[in-house]
Amino acid sequence: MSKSSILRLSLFREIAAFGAAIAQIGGRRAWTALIFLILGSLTEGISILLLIPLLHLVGRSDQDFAVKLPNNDLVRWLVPDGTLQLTTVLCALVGLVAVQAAFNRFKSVYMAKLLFDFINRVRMNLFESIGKARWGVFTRMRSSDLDHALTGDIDRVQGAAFSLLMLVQIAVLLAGYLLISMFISPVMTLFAVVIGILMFVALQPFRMRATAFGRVLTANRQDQYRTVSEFLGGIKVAKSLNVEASYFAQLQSTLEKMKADNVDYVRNSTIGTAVFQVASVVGLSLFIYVALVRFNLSLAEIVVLLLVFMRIAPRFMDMQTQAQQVLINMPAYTAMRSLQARFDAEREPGDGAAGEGGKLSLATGLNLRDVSFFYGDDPAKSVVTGITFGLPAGKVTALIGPSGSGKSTIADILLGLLEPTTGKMLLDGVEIDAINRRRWRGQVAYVPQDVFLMHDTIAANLRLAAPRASDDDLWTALHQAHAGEFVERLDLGLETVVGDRGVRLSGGERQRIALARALLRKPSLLILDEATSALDWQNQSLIARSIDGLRGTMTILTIAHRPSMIAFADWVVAIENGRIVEVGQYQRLKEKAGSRLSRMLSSEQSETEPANVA
Ligand SMILES: Nc1ncnc2c1ncn2[C@@H]1O[C@H](COP(=O)(O)OP(=O)(O)OP(=O)(O)O)[C@@H](O)[C@H]1O
Repeated sequence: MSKSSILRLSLFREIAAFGAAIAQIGGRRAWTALIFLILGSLTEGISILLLIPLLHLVGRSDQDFAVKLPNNDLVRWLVPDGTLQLTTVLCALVGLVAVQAAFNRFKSVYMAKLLFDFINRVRMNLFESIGKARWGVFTRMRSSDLDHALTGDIDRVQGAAFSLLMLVQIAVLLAGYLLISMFISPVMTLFAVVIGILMFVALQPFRMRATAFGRVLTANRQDQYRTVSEFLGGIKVAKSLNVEASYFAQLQSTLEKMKADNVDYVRNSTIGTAVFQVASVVGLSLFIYVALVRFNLSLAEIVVLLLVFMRIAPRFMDMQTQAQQVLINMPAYTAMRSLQARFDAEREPGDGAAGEGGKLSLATGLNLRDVSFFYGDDPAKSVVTGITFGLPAGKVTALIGPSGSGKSTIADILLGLLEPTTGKMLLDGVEIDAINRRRWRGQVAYVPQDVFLMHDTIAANLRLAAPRASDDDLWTALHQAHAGEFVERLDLGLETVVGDRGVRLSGGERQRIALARALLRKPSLLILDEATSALDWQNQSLIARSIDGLRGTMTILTIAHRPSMIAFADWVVAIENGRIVEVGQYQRLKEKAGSRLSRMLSSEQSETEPANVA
C-alpha cells in the first residue's frame, strides 16, 4: 500500500473514531436526531415529487384541474383511479412542507444538544485527566500548551464536530434526493451519481491539502498562545527590562506566518472551488443532453429532475467544504487526544482515596530513607541522592543549603507531590506509597515563595483550604499569620477582592494570607518554603514567633536562608548538591565551630536583621 493511501486510511479511521465518539456520547439523542433528519429529508423529497403532477397542468386549456398522477405501482396502490383534485395536491404540499419544517426544527435542536454534549464531555475529560495526573508531568510541560488545548484546540474540535454533523445531514439529504429521482428515472439518477463520485474523487488532493493545513494551523496557534501567555504572565518583567518590543516582533512574525499559510491555503482551496463549479456545469449540460436526446423524458420530469439536481450540486460543494473543515480541524482533536493520553498514562494512583480512611497518624515522625529523585528521563541526573533524615513529630526542622541544592525537591517529596525515584517515605513507620499518597497530601499544608491567590475575595482565597470554615476561623488564622491587622484596616475586610494573582496586595501581605490559608487547614505537617522571603524583618520575626507557638501542635519544616526563619528550629538538616552534609540539633550545630549552620548564620546575618529577632 502506498504511503498516501495509508495516510488516507488512517485519516478515515480517525474521522470514523471521531464520529463514533460523538454518537457514543450522544447516546439516544444521536439516534433521535438521525431519525428527524431522515424524516425531514423524506418529506422534502416527497414535496418535490408532488411538483411533477402540478407541472403537468402547465399550459393545459381544459379548465379541468384534476391532477393526473404518474402511472406506477405505488401510485396505483395509493390512489386507484390515478387522479387527484388540484386543491388536494396543493393542501398536501402545504402540509408536507409544514411537517418538514417541524422535523427540521427538532433535528436542529437535537443536533445542537448532541454537539454540546460531545464538546463539553471532551473538555471535561481533558480537564479531569489533567487534574488527576501526577505532579511530575507538569514539571515537564508548558502551561500555555494546556491553556491552548483547553480553549483554542477545543474550539477547533467543536468546529470539526459541527462539520461532521453537517456532512451527515448533507449525506442523508442527498440520499433522500437520490431516492426521489430514482422514482423519476433510475438511469438518469445513476448517471448523476457517477458524475458526483467522479467530482468528489477529483477533489481529493484539495482535501489532503486541508489536512496538511490543519496540522500547520495547530503549530501556528500554539506559537501564538505561547507568545501571548508568556508576555501576559511576565508583563511586569518585560516592561521593566524594556523588552516589550521583542514580544511584539515575535507575535508579529507568528501572525505573518499564519497569514502566509492561510493565504496559501485559500489560494489552493479556491482552485478546488473553481474546478468544481466548471465541472458541475459540464455535468449538468451532459445530463440535460442525455435526458432529452437519449431518454425522451417529459418536460415536467426533466424540470423536476433538474430541480433535484440543482439542489444536489450545491450540496456536493457543501460536502466538499465541510469535509475540508473536518480535515482542517481534526489535528486539534488528535492533539487533544494525545495530550489526554499523556495525562492518563501519568494518572496518580489511589485516585478518589483523598478523603477515605481517616487521617494517617503522625505521632512519632516522618522519615525519608535513602531517597533519590531525578526530573526528566535520565536517572544519572539525580537532583537528590541517598537522602535519609527524619522530621520528629511536633518539632520544627529547618532544611538549609545553597540555591539549587534540592531543598524544594525534598519539600515536594515530603508533600506527596513527587514520588521518590528510589527509597521510601515513612510516616510513623508506615510507607507512603501510591495508594495513600493523596490521603497524606490532605494532611499537609504548603506555603511556597510564589504565592498563588485567585482573583477573588480574601475570604474565598482562605476557604480554598477549608471550604466550611466560619468567619471566626478565618480571623483566627489571619491573626496567627499576622495578617489580621492589615485585613481589618481594609474597607471591605474579608470581602476585599485581591486582584489577579493578588496584585492588589503587597508581596508580604500575599505571603501572610497564604500562611493563614495553610494554618486554616490544621495540617499534620506544615512546610514553609522560603515562605517569608517577601517580608521585612519585623514581620518575619512576628511570623517566626507564631510558628514558634505552633510547636507541638503540628510537625513543621522550614526552608529558609534568613536566620530568623530557622532560629526557632529544633533540628537542622543541611544539604549540598542533593546530598545531606549535616544533621543535628539547632543549638548544638549553632555552637559548633565550622558547622554549615554556624557558617550560614554568620554570613547571612544582615545588618537589617538584628541577631535576636527570633
Ligand atoms: N521541574 C524541573 N525540571 C528539571 N529540573 C528541575 C526542576 N525543578 C528543579 N530542577 C533542578 O533540580 C535542582 C534542585 O532544584 P530545587 O528547586 O529543589 O533546589 P532548591 O535548593 O530548592 O533551590 P532554591 O533555594 O534556589 O529554591 C536544580 O538543579 C534545578 O535546576
